[in-house]
Amino acid sequence: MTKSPMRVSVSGAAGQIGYALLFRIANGDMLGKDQPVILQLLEIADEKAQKALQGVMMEINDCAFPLLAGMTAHSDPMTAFKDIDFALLVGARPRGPGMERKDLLEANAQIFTVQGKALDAVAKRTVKVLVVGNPANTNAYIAMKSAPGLPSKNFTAMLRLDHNRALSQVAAKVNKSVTEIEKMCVWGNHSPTMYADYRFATTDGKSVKEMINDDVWNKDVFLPTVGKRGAAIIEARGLSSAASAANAAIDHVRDWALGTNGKWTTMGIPSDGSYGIPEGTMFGFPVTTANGEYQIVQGLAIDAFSQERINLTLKELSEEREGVKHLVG
Ligand SMILES: NC(=O)c1ccc[n+]([C@@H]2O[C@H](COP(=O)([O-])OP(=O)(O)OC[C@H]3O[C@@H](n4cnc5c(N)ncnc54)[C@H](O)[C@@H]3O)[C@@H](O)[C@H]2O)c1
Ligand SMILES: O=C(O)C[C@H](O)C(=O)O
Repeated sequence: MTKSPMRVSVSGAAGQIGYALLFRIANGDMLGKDQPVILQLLEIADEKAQKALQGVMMEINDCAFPLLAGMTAHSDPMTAFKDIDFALLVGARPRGPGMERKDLLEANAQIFTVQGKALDAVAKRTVKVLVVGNPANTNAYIAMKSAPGLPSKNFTAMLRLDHNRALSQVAAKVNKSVTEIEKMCVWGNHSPTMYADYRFATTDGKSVKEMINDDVWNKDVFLPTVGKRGAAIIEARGLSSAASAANAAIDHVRDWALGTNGKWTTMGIPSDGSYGIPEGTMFGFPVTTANGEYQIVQGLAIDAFSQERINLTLKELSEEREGVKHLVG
């Protein structure tokens, strides 16, 4: 029997990540090859952005995707988020010339307050929200706080790109394919302070840490490479990562919706207090997923070096949270 369509809203739909993301969602890469989707696309109420969105929609139509059961363009989150099952919040204010991090936080806080309220008002109570737009963790936190009528667990931030970057670096180091590496994770903020952690990773049942056996490589090569990968891509491409970010968003939502079969992945989620991370902090954790729910992997030993790195990324997130306190109460 044909499944009923799921409603997926994407903000920033005419941007570069949007362009790499929408076609894959419509192709069934995110929710499955038997799951029809309705796309509810949100862009700013600007003539140029709306015209660009119309162009993207023309191209999506031209693909004649069998799973695409409908598509609408919006400039108001109250209509874009109506009855949705999934929200991929990609659109955000980029850092402009002379803008301090604080200004960026404030500008985005306003966007995510409005969008959180709109989700609260019109989305399905089971809506699953992924925030991609930077600063992703704090934007997700603001949206969550602005939607008190929705369960906090419905709000997540994207750490999956960092997870995938870590996986690819480690796989190359031990000369394995990425599919042969299990139990990778990334703790904390989607920023250079994140802590990519392969201490528990295995390949063919063997410890990846023991195979690498090089703390200097971990500290001086691996962590800076993963942490500063976004900046390296901007430097090389002249534009921030887009296709890899879209791919990570697909991976994140697919695994959340369809399950990981016991395998670990990384999601930015509101802390339940695990590992001493204050409750509600939107933090990257190792998780497994099943039946549309995620579970934090518990009981992992945190050594002194790891604790130091976790403290550092937590401190940054706490400062960001403090910086937007006046907006979310
Ligand atoms: N979390 C991650 O791993 C990750 C990775 C890469 C990029 N990003 C972030 O994703 C965001 C989007 O990146 P991009 O390359 O697509 O940028 P982009 O500038 O190409 O596109 C962003 C789009 O969002 C739209 N937009 C802005 N404010 C909006 C609003 N309030 N409602 C709806 N749409 C809005 C803009 O009009 C634009 O079309 C950026 O914040 C970027 O830093 C995050
Ligand atoms: O680093 C950035 O500004 C872009 C993005 O968050 C990335 O990680 O590629």
